[in-house]
Amino acid sequence: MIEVENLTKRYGDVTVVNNISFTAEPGQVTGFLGPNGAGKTTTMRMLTGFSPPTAGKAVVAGHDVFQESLEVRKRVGYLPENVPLYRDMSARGYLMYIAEIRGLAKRRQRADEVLDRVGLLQRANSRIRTLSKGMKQRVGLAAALIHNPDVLILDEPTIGLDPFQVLELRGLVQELGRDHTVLFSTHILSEAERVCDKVVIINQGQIIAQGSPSELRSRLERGARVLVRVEGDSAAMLDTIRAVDGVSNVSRELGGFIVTPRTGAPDPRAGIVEAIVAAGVNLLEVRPLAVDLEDIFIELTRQASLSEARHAAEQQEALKAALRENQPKENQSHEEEAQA
Ligand SMILES: Nc1ncnc2c1ncn2[C@@H]1O[C@H](COP(=O)(O)OP(=O)(O)OP(=O)(O)O)[C@@H](O)[C@H]1O
Repeated sequence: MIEVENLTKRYGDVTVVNNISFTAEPGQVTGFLGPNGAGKTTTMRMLTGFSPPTAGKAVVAGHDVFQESLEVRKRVGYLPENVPLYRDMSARGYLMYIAEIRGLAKRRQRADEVLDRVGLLQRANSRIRTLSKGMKQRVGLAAALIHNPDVLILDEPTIGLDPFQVLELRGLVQELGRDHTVLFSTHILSEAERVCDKVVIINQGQIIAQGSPSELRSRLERGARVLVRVEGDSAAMLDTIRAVDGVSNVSRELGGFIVTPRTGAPDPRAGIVEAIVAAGVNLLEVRPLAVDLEDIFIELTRQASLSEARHAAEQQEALKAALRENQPKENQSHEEEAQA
């Protein structure tokens, strides 16, 4: 289990992770989704006990990352974005070496167990530099698993892999999710939707949404356009639907009506159904037009940057107002000085 509460990281004056809170549950893959520079790696480094938080708290596998970072490291397997592999070692040799650093017994047996888990046992004797990028990534994953950790933290593990290797690695991550707490960062939205049970979206160091992919989808669907189909070609329905509270626009498309809800208004779907039934027309279908996480992500990050821009504009206005307020006083004092 990972429990993050108001976690913050600052480098000098710059806040790169800003007061974030979320949990990742055992037996689930939690996706940590955000564009480049959002703060994913910084957060993951704090959760692995490698980088102390500036403020806030994180408990990983029952231990505080700040106060008990060594205990955390014993219970966490970390796959960094760039895995530091010794290219001239064999896969097995490298894993035995990692097992030795971690002070494990039966190192060869443990190395072979994790190689088997990641599907690489038949390449145990191959030098790492002769392995494909996807295989190297799996060696990295095996190293993260060597001490049988409860929690796995994987930083963009599919980056740079070909589509086939991506599929293989995603399958492996999902499988590992069954008996571990997995936190999996990605900037690819469809990947989060496919692999993760829960998604935490981070942008500019702040969490802007979290929930299951389907919860996030239904959240956006509330504002999504709605397809309405009725029996027969009832042109009169256009005006009926347009008159419903919360409807901004109606057009005739896709063999029915496409309804655009008014922003900020209540969901118009119940009203649409009621109006059609009251008009004595048979209703065939009312459904939101498909949206995917891609839309949600773009919409949420757009809203976040809009509100930031608004905030900056407000601050600028306040500054201007303060300057204007001070201006006459300054002039006045200059005038007074001149008179004197
Ligand atoms: N040691 C550091 N000193 C100063 N700034 C840093 C440091 N490490 C990271 N940052 C800054 O923190 C911000 C977040 O970086 P981070 O690597 O956590 O993002 P990310 O979401 O993992 O992005 P990416 O996918 O590009 O790695 C960036 O603006 C980065 O430049």
